[in-house]
This record gives sequence, structure tokens and C-alpha cells, in this order.
Amino acid sequence: MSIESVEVKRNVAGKEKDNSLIEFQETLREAANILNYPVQVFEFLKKPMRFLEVSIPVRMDNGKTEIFQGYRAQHNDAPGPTKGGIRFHPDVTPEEVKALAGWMSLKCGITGLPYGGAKGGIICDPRHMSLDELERLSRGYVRAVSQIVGPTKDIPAPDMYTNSQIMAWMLDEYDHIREFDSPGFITGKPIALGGSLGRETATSKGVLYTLQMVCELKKMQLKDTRVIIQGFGNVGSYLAKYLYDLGAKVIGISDVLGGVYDENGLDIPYLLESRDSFGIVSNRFNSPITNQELLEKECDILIPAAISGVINKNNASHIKCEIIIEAANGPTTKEALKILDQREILVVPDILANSGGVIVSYFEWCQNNQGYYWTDETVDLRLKEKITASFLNVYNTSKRYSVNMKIAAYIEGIQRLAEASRLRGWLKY
Ligand SMILES: NC(=O)C1=CN([C@@H]2O[C@H](COP(=O)(O)OP(=O)(O)OC[C@H]3O[C@@H](n4cnc5c(N)ncnc54)[C@H](O)[C@@H]3O)[C@@H](O)[C@H]2O)C=CC1
Ligand SMILES: O=C(O)CCC(=O)C(=O)O
Repeated sequence: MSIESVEVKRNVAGKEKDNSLIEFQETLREAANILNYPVQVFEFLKKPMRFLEVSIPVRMDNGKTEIFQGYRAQHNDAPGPTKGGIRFHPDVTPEEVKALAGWMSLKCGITGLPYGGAKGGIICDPRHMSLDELERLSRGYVRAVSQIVGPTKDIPAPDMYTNSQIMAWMLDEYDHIREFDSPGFITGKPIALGGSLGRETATSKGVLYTLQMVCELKKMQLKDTRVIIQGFGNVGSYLAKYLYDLGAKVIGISDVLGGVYDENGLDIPYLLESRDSFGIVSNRFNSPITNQELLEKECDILIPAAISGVINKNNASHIKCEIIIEAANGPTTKEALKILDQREILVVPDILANSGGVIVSYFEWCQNNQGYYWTDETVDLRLKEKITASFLNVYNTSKRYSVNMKIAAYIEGIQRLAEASRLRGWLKY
């Protein structure tokens, strides 16, 4: 791939107004109805059990103090402590954080992890903050939420625009507040602080394993399969590399500024070397393609791995692929899914496809609790076992109830939440 042969354009992806919480609730209601649950199950699970909104004062490098808004939603702690990442992003909203926490609960249910779901977010743009400012913001967030988090209460992890360094600052702040060493407070940490081998690549590995399951079912070969990936951060970039190494043809990738496309296949190792720490590489190229144009290019497999709502009613009829694997959380709206179902495009849902991250976060927490650390091979083998079994459960459920895989995933996910809530005596049915 030469720089000239590649099409690029700077833009912000065409995202609709965020309806994540409403869509979470509507699909949850459908799944609860299929399972004939009494209405109290839906009424209880439609919102987080706990939601904290915090103001975080941060001294900026110019000497002024800015106040940041942050959130932590704990969806349901009946199955165990809650678990979920923290997102630093300018578009974070309370509704989106609540939906993301609900999705975490379902993800943990599908994969059989002993957790309920949670999610955190801070409205900020880390791309325009110095490392010192980010450290003060991360520490400030932990001080603000410290009463409701902890290794047996609620265990955070990375999500968009957060990484192992941010987890390390958060861990250090928590240890100071609690006055003891508690590596199990947070996952996605650096290895030197008790992180797990394989967590960095876990989400993309999990997406790859679900993709391989789909290929097996559809009798497709990965070799020479044309793939487009939106997002070139933690999830998108490792995934692109795995697919490239397996001989797939990654013909398009994108970041927040725009897309890079070459119908002959992109040189992924070159792009990986060229991207910055926020997963941005498209600004190194010239000719134009937007995120929206990239999503509508013909390919075999489309993998949104950035933000929510990018496949919506405006573009669902123009998508030209056979399979969509949702690596991001909530990339396909409900209206879009209906159109894609009609067009017989298979959509593998986020709460299954991207569950590799929380699965290995669980392994990290187990290792922290045991004080005994596993090899890369052990982590990988157990991840593959868990996600493959979860895929088959969801797939079989979709056949059993004649529903798409999204609804099947909700059906699988909701059952343990409902049962745990009933067994604790919270719900009577
Ligand atoms: N990191 C993890 O372990 C997990 C992440 N996810 C989900 O995967 C998605 C990506 O997360 P990460 O790769 O960790 O984030 P990241 O921060 O490492 O990378 C995000 C990528 O998306 C691009 N991006 C940001 N805003 C965009 C926009 N408006 N339009 C198009 N591209 C945009 C960025 O330029 C970057 O390339 C998110 O939806 C996240 O919730 C899900 C499960 C686990
Ligand atoms: O690793 C974790 O605990 C959570 C990852 C996450 O936030 C997600 O799966 O969306």
C-alpha cells in the first residue's frame, strides 16, 4: 500500500442522537416477555440500582481549575460485585453510562461471570489534556467514587480513551485512601502492578474467536475475506493485526478523524507503527473517505469497533456486507437492526462479541485474589473456551426462539440477573 493509493478524509463519524438507554430497555422488555417473566423483572432491571454523579475539580497546567462531570452506574449486584470499564470521552452522557452498565450485566450473564454490570464515564477530551492533567483527573474520579467501589463491591477497568496507565493511577489513589494494597480493585492494570497477561489484547481476541465461530457456521474461510474495521484503538488495531496475520484482507480502517481504504488490502503493520496513542492514523494520508463512506463500502465482514449508533436507519440499507460483528458497545441501532435482519445480514451482538475484555478482566481479578499468576497460554485457552461456549449458547437460543442473535443474547444474559435477584428475595415470582 502506498500513501497515494489510500483514501482518507478528516471527519467526525456520523453518529445519531444517543438512544442507548431506550434501546437497552426495549430489547430487555422483549427478552423478558419471551421468557414470560412477570413485569417486575423488567421494571427492576431497566435502570441501574445505583447511579452516582460526581463533580471533579482538576487543577490544569495553566494554573486554573476546571470542573469535570463524572458518573458511575451500578446496574445490578445480585450475582456478585459489579464490573465494568471507565470511559473518558467528550460525548459521555448519564443515559449512555446507564445503558453501558446494563449491557455489562448482560455480558456477565452470557459468559457466566460472577458479577453484575457497571460502567463509569467522565466528560472530557483526553486528546487535549496533558499526562499530568489526566493523572489528576483519574485520581480525582477515584476520590469521588471511592465509597461505592472496591474489590468486592465494584471493580472498574479500561474502556474508550482509558488505558493501563490510567488504571495504575486509579489503583494507587485507591490504595492510599484504603491504606492497603488492593490489586483486585481494578483490572486492565500494567503487569508490574498485578495485571494479567493477555488483558490488553483480550477484547480483540474475543472478537476474533466469535468471528471464527461464525466462519465455521457459514463455511467461510478467513483467508482473503474482505474486512472493514471502524476504530483503530485497543480493540480495532489488535483485531486488524490478528486478521492480517491470518490472511484476511483488511481493506478499510478508521479513527475519529476519518477512514483509510484500499480495495487491495491495507498494510496493517505499517498503520500500527504510524498511529498515535489515541488510535489515530488517518491524518497521515490525503485522499478523502469519511467514516460514513467507509461503513458503506462493499466487504464481507464489517466490524464497528469505536462508538455507539454508527449503523442507524440512515445507512442500514446501504451497508454492503454479509456479516457485522459488533466489537464496539451499541454500534447498531434498533431500527438499523430491523433493516439488517430483513436484508439477512447476520449481526453478532456486542454483549457477546466484545465480552473477551471482561472475561480476561475476571481472570485478572481471580489471579489478584489468589496471588498466583497464569501464563499467556492459560489465559488464552480459558478465554477461547468461555467465549466459544457463550457463542454456542446464544446461537442455539436464537434458533430455539426463532429470534436474532441480539435478542438471543439478551435472553441468555437476563436469566442469571433475574434468578439471582429472586433467590436473594428481591423479586418474588
Ligand atoms: N477496551 C476494551 O477492553 C473494550 C472496549 N469495548 C468497546 O470497544 C470500543 C472501542 O474501545 P477501545 O478500542 O478500547 O477504545 P480506544 O480509545 O482504544 O480506541 C477508540 C478508537 O475509536 C476511534 N474513535 C473515537 N471516536 C470516534 C468516532 N466518533 N468515530 C469513529 N471513530 C472514533 C478512535 O480514534 C480510536 O481509533 C468502545 O465502544 C468500547 O466500549 C468493549 C469491550 C471491552
Ligand atoms: O474489563 C472489564 O471489566 C470491562 C470492559 C468493558 O467496559 C466492556 O466490556 O464494555
